[in-house]
Amino acid sequence: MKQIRKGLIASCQALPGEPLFGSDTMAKMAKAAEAGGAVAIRANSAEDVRAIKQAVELPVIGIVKRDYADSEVYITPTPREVDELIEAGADMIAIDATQRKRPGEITLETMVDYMRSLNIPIMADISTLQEGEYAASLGVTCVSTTLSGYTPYSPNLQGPDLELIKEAVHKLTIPVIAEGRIQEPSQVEEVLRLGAYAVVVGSAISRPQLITKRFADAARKAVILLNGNE
Ligand SMILES: CC(=O)N[C@H](C=O)[C@@H](O)[C@H](O)[C@H](O)COP(=O)(O)O
Repeated sequence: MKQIRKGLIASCQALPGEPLFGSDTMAKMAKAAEAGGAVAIRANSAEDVRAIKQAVELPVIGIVKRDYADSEVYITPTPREVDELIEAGADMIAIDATQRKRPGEITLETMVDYMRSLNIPIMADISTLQEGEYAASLGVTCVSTTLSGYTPYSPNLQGPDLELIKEAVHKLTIPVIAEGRIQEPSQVEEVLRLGAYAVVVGSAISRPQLITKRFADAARKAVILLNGNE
């Protein structure tokens, strides 16, 4: 935790079907993020974590996104994914810390107990303050606002959930990481000013198709405006 304090964590993820999918590419992306000053990397899948650990000196926060038929929870839903990430060398593991139903009989409580018994630091991905309070009471290491906007009962915002960050910083005694839809350096400054312990930026750094889209959309908008002025 000391290593990531007040720093930028680069989330380097590409799912199957995305142009940059593949561990070699994600390892290069992580190297670029390290060169740019990131203090840690957040990565998806044991393969990517392994490749990134070899490529950079930085701590790696691992997740496994996996769909199960009987659950909406897809970020590290079960102990199986925890085992894969530990084997791959993850320094911390992020899990869905909502109270939604997990696969089979697994609960958030059994996940946290299992991970604590293995002494692996836990980042609890939350979508509401109440989830943060509950996760903290179970003994997680930190919370991250990852899931705000991605559960049916959390607000759907364009940018980061500043309200959640502010409230969580105020109410919790464990570190609060700001994550989700942070697009601009000024937003990094803003969430740190609100008391975030560290900041995770993903798409704005490591999804070039989305980065390109912002610029291409701006070009299209400009053309429409200019034509209108003719
Ligand atoms: C909701 C969900 O599944 N979030 C994932 C969690 O790891 C990633 O797809 C995001 O890229 C990451 O949270 C960073 O957020 P943003 O890409 O907005 O900077």
